[in-house]
Amino acid sequence: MSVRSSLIKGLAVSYKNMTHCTVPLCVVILLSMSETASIDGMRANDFYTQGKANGTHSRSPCPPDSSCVRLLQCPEVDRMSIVRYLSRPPHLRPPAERRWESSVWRRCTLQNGEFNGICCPSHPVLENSADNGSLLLSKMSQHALEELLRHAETIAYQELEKFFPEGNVHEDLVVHSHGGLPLPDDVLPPELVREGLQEVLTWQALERISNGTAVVQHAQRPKRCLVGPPCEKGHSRYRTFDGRCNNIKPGGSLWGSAGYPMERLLPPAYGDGIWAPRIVSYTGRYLPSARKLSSTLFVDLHQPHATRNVLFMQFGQFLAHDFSRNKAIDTKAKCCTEDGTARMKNASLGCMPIPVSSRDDFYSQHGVRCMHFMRAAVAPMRDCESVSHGRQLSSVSHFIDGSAIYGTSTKQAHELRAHEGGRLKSLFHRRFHNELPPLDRSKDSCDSGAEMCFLTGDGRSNQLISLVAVHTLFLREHNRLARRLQQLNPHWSDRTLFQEARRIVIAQLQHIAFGEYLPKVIGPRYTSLYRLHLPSHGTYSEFYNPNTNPSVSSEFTVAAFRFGHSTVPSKLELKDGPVDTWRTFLNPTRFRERHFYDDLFEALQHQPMQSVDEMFSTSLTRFLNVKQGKEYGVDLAAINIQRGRDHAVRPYNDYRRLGGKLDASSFEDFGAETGQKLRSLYSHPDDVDLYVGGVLEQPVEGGVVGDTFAELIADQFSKFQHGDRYFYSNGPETNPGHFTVPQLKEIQRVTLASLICANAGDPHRMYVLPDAFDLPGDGNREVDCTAHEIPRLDLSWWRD
Ligand code: HEM
Ligand SMILES: [Ca+2]
Repeated sequence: MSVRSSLIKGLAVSYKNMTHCTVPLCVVILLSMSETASIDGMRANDFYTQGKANGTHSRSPCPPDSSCVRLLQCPEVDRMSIVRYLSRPPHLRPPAERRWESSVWRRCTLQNGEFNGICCPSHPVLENSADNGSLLLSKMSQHALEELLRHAETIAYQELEKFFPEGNVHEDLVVHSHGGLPLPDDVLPPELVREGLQEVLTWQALERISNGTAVVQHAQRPKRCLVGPPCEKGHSRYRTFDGRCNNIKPGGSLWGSAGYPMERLLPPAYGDGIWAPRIVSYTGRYLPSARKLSSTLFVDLHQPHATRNVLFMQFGQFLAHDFSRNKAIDTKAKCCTEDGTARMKNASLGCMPIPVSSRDDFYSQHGVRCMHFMRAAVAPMRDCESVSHGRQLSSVSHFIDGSAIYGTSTKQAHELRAHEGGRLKSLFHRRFHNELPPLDRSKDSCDSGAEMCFLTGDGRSNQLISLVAVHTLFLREHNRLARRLQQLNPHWSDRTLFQEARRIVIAQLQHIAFGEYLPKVIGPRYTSLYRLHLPSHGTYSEFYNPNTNPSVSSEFTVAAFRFGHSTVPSKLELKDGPVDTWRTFLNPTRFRERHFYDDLFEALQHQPMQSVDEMFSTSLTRFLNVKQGKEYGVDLAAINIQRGRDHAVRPYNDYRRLGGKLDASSFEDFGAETGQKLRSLYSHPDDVDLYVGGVLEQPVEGGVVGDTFAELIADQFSKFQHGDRYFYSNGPETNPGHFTVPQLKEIQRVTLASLICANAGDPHRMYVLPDAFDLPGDGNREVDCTAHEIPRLDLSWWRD
């Protein structure tokens, strides 16, 4: 039985049995059930289940200074303590921590009693933890601490030189320079990466030389932090390109901006608490190699999805690139020898190559024992939280703001603009009416054999041929809008035309992402639980909450939203026949064929995507980025697992607990066959990596991912919505770039199908599915682009 079905079943049984019992009796039942560890093999140690069961479940509203949310969305309580508490069987839970079961962290009901939440206080609740180091604090004088810190900085500086042997490591990059570091002009200058590294290396050195005592003490000192710039143009009608000053509250101006650190839903599980990757099991053994997990658990079997098409997969990747990009510490260094037989001697300290077994079912025939993997860069401290561990950063703006189209810095946008009529540069073939992104002449964006390679706002756009199609669609839409706006308002400058077209494109993108795409990922339950419905036609929303940090979390970017990798088909069914997906990687040359773009869009809508499960195409697990002259590439599923360990995201079960769900207490909870495989790999169910556990779950009803990923994705999209002052449907109260009501109504009519039609090479021979993410069916019949189901944006509302 799969995790989800057994979990859901377990939950139902426990609830049914207990709703009529009195409080003490219910506790007894819970304890006895946990001792026998049964309800379909699951322990009844669910935080929320207990609440329901023992009758303390509050149906009354929360106290005035708190609101009812999922535990996941309450940053004000120590979520990890609750998760840790729930990880113990009830009879081993310390009485002192029973507070989680009652008192101020009152449980409350969301959504007609179906979902349980926590009364989240509006201010942080300070914990008096016994192990906070206060005893040690008095032992070290300020002077001694400063001395140790200087020593640690010297050690870190020497180690840093090994990272960048040729680079200059300037004195002014040391940790104490934070207060006055000038803000970089361009996105992620190398100094930023170095500074982040310098910081974690200093913490690690401090930990070593003081046995941890100084780290604790130092972490408790108020930080001199790099606070974002004051936002003079905070009321600008247009977003910045890097996402700064979306939030104009002091201290919030960098939230969600390119280079800003990712958030954490739970504290990391670094080996040393600072930056050493998570590689050791609860039992003290090493965790299984990421490749071993991938090759044992993930097979390439054709498992087409019943309703979603490949365009759904493709839009997901496009969106992922809008909000997240892990930045490698070093893009040039090699972690394995050229022939892949061994780890490089004196490899960069950022290397964390994936070991490959000599008995590997694929790589062994090529003698490969080492797979390249470079750790992700960590951010320097950029806010005032007392954090003493590595926080990875996103090098693109975290908002859904078209950064993959326009770039993520003013400089990048400048290079992409035509500086004429508000348009973006493009490659225009008048006779074919075939507008494509401009060519990228740099060497490393495509395969060396590719005759065409495109430049867009995101460096990853040539990864897959169908990704180029979506980039082309949005480029065409931008230029189409700019041309039309120019006809309506001939007096508008190039800048106004550009920014107005950009504003509409971003609104359309958000409308499609939240209205059409997201509900199909997470299903209706999570859509309503996280109130992710869009406002009704013609009404403004007031989603904005200046206290919501929209930044992506590590858990979301390294695990949950990578669900899409399981949906990639092995072959793309193109009009002239199927082609191995991997053969289209980094080579979009076929776009120069006259009807290729139109045909590709039709094909993407008709081919089913693959289901989210343990089936992964070998295009990704064997042939990702095959180098010239080689017959193998790298394994993306293994890389995802390794990336999770690089970020030290906690294991799967902790996120089940965080979501108030029953955890997997035995491997068999994953199903008999998978459970057996897992048992042969991991030494404890609490070791299972988040990515692995997540893809093994059964999809939620009406969605494509399981419960755990659905909740993580819902939470993140809710932050994208509530933390974005410029969210397209927000009205004049909060949004300096709001639309008028008639304009908003126009945008709310847009569908992906309408964009495809508006930008087809030949709209007279283009057919679309009104629901562009679903396969053709009774409710979704193919229509031609002139059909009434396909709305057209009336831009006359934009006439001055
Ligand atoms: C053939 C299609 C695809 C290929 C070749 C591909 C390849 C990759 C690669 C190489 C990475 C970087 C891995 C690392 O070093 O950690 C990555 C990251 C990622 N991918 Fe994909 N991907 C594909 C489709 C998708 C889809 C369909 C989705 C989602 C629906 C998706 C979501 C993500 C996310 C969220 C990341 C993390 C981005 C970051 O923060 O760096 N990908 N992908
Ligand atoms: Ca973005």
